[in-house]
Amino acid sequence: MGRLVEGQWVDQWYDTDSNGGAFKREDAGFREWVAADTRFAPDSGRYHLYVSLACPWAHRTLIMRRLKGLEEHIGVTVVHPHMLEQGWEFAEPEPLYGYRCMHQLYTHARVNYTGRVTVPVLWDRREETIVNNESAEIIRIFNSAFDALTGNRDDYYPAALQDEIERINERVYSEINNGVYKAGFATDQEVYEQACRELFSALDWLEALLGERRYLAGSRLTLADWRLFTTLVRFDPVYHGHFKCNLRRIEDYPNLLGYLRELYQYPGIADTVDFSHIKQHYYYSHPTINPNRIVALGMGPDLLAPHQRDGLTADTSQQGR
Ligand SMILES: N[C@@H](CCC(=O)N[C@@H](CS)C(=O)NCC(=O)O)C(=O)O
Repeated sequence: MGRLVEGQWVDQWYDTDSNGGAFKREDAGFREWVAADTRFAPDSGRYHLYVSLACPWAHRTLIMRRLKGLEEHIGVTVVHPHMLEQGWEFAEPEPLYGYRCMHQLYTHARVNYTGRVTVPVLWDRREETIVNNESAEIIRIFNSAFDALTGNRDDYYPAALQDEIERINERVYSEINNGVYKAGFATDQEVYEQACRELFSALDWLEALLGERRYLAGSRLTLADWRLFTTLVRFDPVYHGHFKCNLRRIEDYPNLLGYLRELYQYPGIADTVDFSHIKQHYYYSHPTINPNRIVALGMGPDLLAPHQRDGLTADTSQQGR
């Protein structure tokens, strides 16, 4: 685990000491957009996605690639589940340049890059650079930028719901998606306890909301749901034990559990979930919190059981089902 400093790889763990024991996530460094008549125009075969199957942020982009019919237009390379001294590595040399490590792609894009080397990465083969490495933006790009090419106009970020989606995302990001990391990487008891309590009060809030709404923003599935899903699906098998998020399990929340099952059973989604990568990555890659690298056995709830969400209204008119 490390980061690039002026283009040089430096092996170091997260610096929590200068933040009073708290984990602070760095902002992503590449933030361009794919759009017609711009430097990054939509095209088939031009863009390539680098992901980890373990990573909840990268997982969002794989889900949107699947839902938007982008698989034949945007290739994917998956990193090795273990993230060690060299950061993310490839089990086989990656297909575009034969690199062995993700950090080589970052310095290919920007020779003097300073920052963390994270996945997902949306790579442009033509300009040989990273277009964007912020999953929240990559999923919005996938939601609409390639529609003319694919003819798939399913919309997971409809204009009329954007304010509501962003309102929900803000709390879900800070207290749940990133909240599990804040609890798991804390190096101070009080900081951990606060993150953990905040996380569970946010889950309590969603449990109540999902008693009234089929999905987070109402009767339609939106990006807000897929952003939450990738954390929920990892929760009981990994975050509950490894990140000490153990006040309750998702299995203890009837609405969240039914909702998690419904999303997992949505066409194409189960194929994007790889529990073996997920468990190998977390339990193996964080020696400061699991020095013996024992991978815990629990697999979480049965996600194929009936979800029992049919009593709540679902509007599928904007999505090709
Ligand atoms: N803001 C980024 C965060 C991505 C991120 O932190 N990914 C993790 C994997 S789960 C990573 O690559 N970490 C490597 C590191 O922090 O050095 C996004 O959502 O795309």
